[in-house]
Parts: sequence; C-alpha cells; structure tokens
Amino acid sequence: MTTSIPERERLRREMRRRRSDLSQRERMAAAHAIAQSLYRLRVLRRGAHVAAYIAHRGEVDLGPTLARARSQRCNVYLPSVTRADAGLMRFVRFDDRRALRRNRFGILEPHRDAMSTPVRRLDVILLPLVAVDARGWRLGSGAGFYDRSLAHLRYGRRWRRPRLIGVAYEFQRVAQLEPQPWDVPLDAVVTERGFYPTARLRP
Ligand SMILES: Nc1nc2c(c(=O)[nH]1)N(C=O)[C@@H](CNc1ccc(C(=O)N[C@@H](CCC(=O)O)C(=O)O)cc1)CN2
Ligand SMILES: Nc1ncnc2c1ncn2[C@@H]1O[C@H](COP(=O)(O)OP(=O)(O)OP(=O)(O)O)[C@@H](O)[C@H]1O
Repeated sequence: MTTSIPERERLRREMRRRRSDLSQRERMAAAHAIAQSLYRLRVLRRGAHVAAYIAHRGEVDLGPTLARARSQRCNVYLPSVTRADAGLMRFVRFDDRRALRRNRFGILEPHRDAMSTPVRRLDVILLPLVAVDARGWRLGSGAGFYDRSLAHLRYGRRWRRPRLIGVAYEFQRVAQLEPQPWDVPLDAVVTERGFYPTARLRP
C-alpha cells in the first residue's frame, strides 16, 4: 500500500483523531516509556546536543524526556518558526529559565533571539510526526518545516549529520508511505513499545 496525496490527507486526519482520542493516562505512560528508552539507549547522554519539540495537538509529550535531558546536562534546542509564510524555522537553545511564548500556530517556543545552532552541530533531532513507515519516511504537519530545515542533509553524505529520531505512538507506524522528492528519511522511530531503527540504518 502506497499513499497518494488525497490518501495522505485522509491519513493525517485519521492519525490526528486517534491521537486526540487517547486518555491522559495513556499519554503519560507513553511519554515516560519513551523518555526511558531514549535514556537507556544513550540518546540522552551527558552533554549531548539534542533538538526536541513542545507537543502540540496530541503529539507525544516530551516533558519526561526534557526532564531526563536536563538531569543529563544535555544541551536542548527547540524549533523556532522564523518565517511562517516561507515555512522556515531554526533550532534555538532552550533555557529553562526563560519563558516560552506561543508562535502563530499556538506552539510554545523560545524567544526568537535565543542562540540558534546549525543543524550539523546537533547530535540528534527528535521529530514529531503524524505517520511513519519502516523505511523512515515521515508524514508530518504538512507544512514542510522539518523537510526544509533538513534539506541540505540529503546531499554530501560524507558529512556528519544528526541522528533523526521520530517520536510517535505505536499506532502511527504504517505499512508504507510514498516518499515525496523533498522527504528526508528518519534513522529510527521511538514509540511507547520500542525503538525501531529504519531500513536506512539496518545493514
Ligand atoms: N510541536 C511541534 N512543533 C513544531 C512543529 C510540529 O509539527 N510540532 N513544526 C513542524 O512543522 C513546526 C511548526 N509547524 C507547524 C505547521 C502547521 C501546524 C498546524 O497545526 N497547522 C494547522 C493550521 C494552522 C494554521 O494555519 O494556523 C493545520 O494543519 O490544520 C502546526 C505547526 C515547528 N514546530
Ligand atoms: N526542501 C524543501 N524546499 C522547498 N519546499 C519544500 C521542501 N520540503 C518541503 N517542501 C514543501 O513543503 C510542503 C509540505 O511538505 P510535506 O507535506 O512533506 O510536509 P511534512 O513533512 O508533512 O511537514 P513538516 O516537515 O513540517 O512536519 C510541500 O508542498 C513541499 O513542496
């Protein structure tokens, strides 16, 4: 099963509905299980540079993951929308002591003049997603922010790139998505049930 454009929209609606149907208890259990996996797998190792996100519209809550990252003294970054009309964002330093504010989509983000980092300096990026397949193709918010900010990673394989880890509920893993020309594949997906390296990482 591959997914044409109308199919992608239908899948987006269905997955968002299923996400919003979860109970608070299920959300909390998943959020803690995912934080624990990321810690055990040493994604959240001491001093690592980690980009996360602040959950929006039923996305997996990274609260417990951020707490772990803080205790591991990770350097944490969050996306900050710089030009909503052009679909551009940067990764800016998340400093607990500075207030977050809502961007035009209603998502909390650090102040736009917080220090930003080039993507290549990051060790790992935790990406929100709507659906994902076994090869690491990701269906996101539909606005292309992540794809645009990661586009340069598709070229120059010799360069170091951050590990791209999608964060999802188990039900968001689907058989097959049709990759779009601009899609940047994930290296792994973490859910409340486990950690799944994608075909890209497997030998
Ligand atoms: N938590 C989180 N942060 C993120 C993203 C994300 O997907 N999740 N983004 C990843 O891209 C960027 C923001 N992009 C977004 C793009 C569209 C919508 C959204 O909900 N769009 C609504 C229409 C809202 C409107 O136009 O005012 C929709 O699609 O129904 C949200 C975020 C950066 N930060
Ligand atoms: N590197 C890029 N350069 C220019 N346009 C792009 C790029 N990447 C994506 N886009 C545009 O962004 C739009 C949305 O893409 P898509 O539906 O794949 O977003 P998404 O991956 O679901 O969203 P996000 O990355 O924000 O979570 C498409 O119309 C696409 O043309």
